[in-house]
Amino acid sequence: MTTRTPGKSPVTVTVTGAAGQIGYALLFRIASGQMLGADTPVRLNLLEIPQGVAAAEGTAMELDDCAFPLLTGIDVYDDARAAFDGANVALLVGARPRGPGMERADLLEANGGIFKPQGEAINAGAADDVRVLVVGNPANTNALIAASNAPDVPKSRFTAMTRLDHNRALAQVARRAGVSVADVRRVSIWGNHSASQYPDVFHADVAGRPGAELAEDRAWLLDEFVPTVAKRGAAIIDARGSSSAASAANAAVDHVHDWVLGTPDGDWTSAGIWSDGSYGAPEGIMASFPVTSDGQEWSVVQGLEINDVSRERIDASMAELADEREAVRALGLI
Ligand SMILES: NC(=O)c1ccc[n+]([C@@H]2O[C@H](COP(=O)([O-])OP(=O)(O)OC[C@H]3O[C@@H](n4cnc5c(N)ncnc54)[C@H](O)[C@@H]3O)[C@@H](O)[C@H]2O)c1
Ligand SMILES: O=C(O)C[C@H](O)C(=O)O
Repeated sequence: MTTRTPGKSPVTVTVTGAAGQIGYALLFRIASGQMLGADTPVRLNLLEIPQGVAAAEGTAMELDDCAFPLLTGIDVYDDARAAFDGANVALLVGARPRGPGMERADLLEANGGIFKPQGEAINAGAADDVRVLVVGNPANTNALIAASNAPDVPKSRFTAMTRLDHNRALAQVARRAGVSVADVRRVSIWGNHSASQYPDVFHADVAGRPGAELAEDRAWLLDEFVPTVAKRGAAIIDARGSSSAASAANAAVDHVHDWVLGTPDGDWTSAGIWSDGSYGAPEGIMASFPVTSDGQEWSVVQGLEINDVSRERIDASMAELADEREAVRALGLI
């Protein structure tokens, strides 16, 4: 599928946590052109902690062995400043997982130790057009930490991944309605990439029928659809023994693809972005909204009518994000 346009300059993509599960599922898709398009050459900068460098170098060898026509070079780093230097796209995947007995505040603090210096490194050396996607959990607040520590980079350049939740919602709606996923549009994920998130079907188009019709079955909506999507990450961990990897990598590819190449006409997607207060969300949290991209910036889809069922759940998830913001503020991370 790769056809290279002679003369187009390569896009530098920095991937952290390159030796992890998601990294392994992600890098080959980036290098093959699925993320940025079949005519865009890519240079990869892989960032790992020192213990992960050897494995990342092994992945780099495999990338070489694929002979991807679009891949112009790969470098492996254990230094964030070097890895983000000149980055046009930064995928922040590496994060500290929750360990036994760790409280949420401990997790936020441990990840602050990663995302604060990475935000500073992006501020110091990334390209002027850098676009950042934070995948590593807790993704929204990690993105808030990184953005807050990159004062010279517009906040609109930092995002958190809720595309996996969005894709999960599409799949659940399609299954319920007995239609193809391709026939489902305009689902929305609101709030946090956590169990409090609110997947919203009320504005969806389901093979030409309003999603609100499906939502009339409140038992399905509230006892099946919402918890299945919101708790899918935990269900995958229970089943696989480790967290989602290929589907998470796929969602990262989708997120950046749509950001750079634009969302399809008549549809929208979901992304964690810097809140401007739309729909009553607190300003200055990194919250998921229904969004479109014109190829440059994300814009919140405006004018959706929010009913009481949705309002209560959107507000609760936004409030959780505001609490996380206060926790990282108290830790001096933002
Ligand atoms: N937002 C989402 O939808 C979503 C979905 C799935 C997983 N996740 C999260 O993505 C993260 C990665 O998942 P995974 O399965 O690949 O984990 P993993 O443990 O397999 O890999 C993480 C990698 O990050 C590396 N790393 C740790 N600290 C680093 C640092 N400071 N700099 C560079 N690399 C560093 C580790 O060495 C490891 O190789 C986790 O936080 C996971 O919870 C998010
Ligand atoms: O890693 C996790 O905790 C779950 C992950 O964020 C997911 O949604 O699959």
